[in-house]
Amino acid sequence: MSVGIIGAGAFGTALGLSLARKGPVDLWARDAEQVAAMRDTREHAKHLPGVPLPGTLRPSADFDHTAKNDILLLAVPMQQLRRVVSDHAEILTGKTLVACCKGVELQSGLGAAAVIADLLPDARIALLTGPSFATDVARGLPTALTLACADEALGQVLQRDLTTTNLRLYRTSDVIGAELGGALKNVIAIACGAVIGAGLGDSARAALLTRGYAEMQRMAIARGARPETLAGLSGLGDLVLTCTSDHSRNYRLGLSLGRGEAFDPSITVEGAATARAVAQEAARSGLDMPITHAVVGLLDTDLTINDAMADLLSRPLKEE
Ligand SMILES: NC(=O)C1=CN([C@@H]2O[C@H](COP(=O)(O)OP(=O)(O)OC[C@H]3O[C@@H](n4cnc5c(N)ncnc54)[C@H](O)[C@@H]3O)[C@@H](O)[C@H]2O)C=CC1
Ligand SMILES: O=C(CO)COP(=O)(O)O
Repeated sequence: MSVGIIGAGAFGTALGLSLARKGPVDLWARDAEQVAAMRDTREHAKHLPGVPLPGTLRPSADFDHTAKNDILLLAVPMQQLRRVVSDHAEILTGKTLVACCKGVELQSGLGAAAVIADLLPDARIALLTGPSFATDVARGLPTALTLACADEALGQVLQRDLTTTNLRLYRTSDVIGAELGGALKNVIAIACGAVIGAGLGDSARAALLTRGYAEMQRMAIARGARPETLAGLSGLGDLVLTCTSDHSRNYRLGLSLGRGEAFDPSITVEGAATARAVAQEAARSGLDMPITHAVVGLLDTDLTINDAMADLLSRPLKEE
């Protein structure tokens, strides 16, 4: 089946590069100048400099042309997903749509697949998530991802069609678990970056990563996810990658917070809005999410990193 990608940022372009090894892929960007530059230079200078774009990857500023493909991958930032889908709802109705964003929508508390379902009840929806830096995918390095789809038959088709020589896709029908694993790990990565940035040490990071994982499970299971999904690529796998690598923008935002440095606000950092969305839901439902609350406190500058750690360390002692 033919593939089109909506969103020519780092990840959409990287996925396009990988999939274009199997056949033609259309890549839509809203910015016609960016499309012209990609066509002329055969490079995505801003996000993937030095990686040549093959002729089979076809940048386009024509949404409707790109949307004619059988499978559409949506690779825009989470907080922009509703706008992109609703702006093009007519042409997207009934299509096979694979959300590639990681986050929880601030206004609704929904994950990526749920936002699409909310807008397009007739769409055939899946989610592609898991540990995968765009730079690695773009350079053809080995990567394993999770393809989540409630419709098992469609999931099998997508798993086959979106697997490439360097992208190996595993399948699950637990869309909520996959969605929340990918969203919540970004919040924990901000926390881990902050402790490293503040010089609090690798042991503190290991503690946050592990207790953060417990927090992710708590929220995901409360929303109906299966625990084993959180233990897979979309949860633990991506958590480990994002909490331990300077390549992660969420982790780098955390490093800046920990060091008291400014961070470029134009960089896509999904964990910031997700932390706020999740903290709001936790407050409503009474779920215990102390690390998420600490991250919101750091982002809002209500807390210093030392205050946040002191709060976490002084919580009542409990069983693990
Ligand atoms: N970069 C990475 O390594 C990975 C990113 N992701 C996820 O992919 C999603 C996209 O991230 P990136 O590509 O990295 O971000 P990015 O910042 O590199 O690119 C985002 C793209 O979306 C476009 N965009 C923003 N708002 C738009 C709108 N309203 N309409 C049309 N286009 C719009 C921007 O122009 C930009 O080209 C995020 O949810 C991220 O978590 C997932 C795995 C890896
Ligand atoms: O999701 C990612 C890797 O799997 C990318 O992480 P960042 O968005 O933090 O860069």
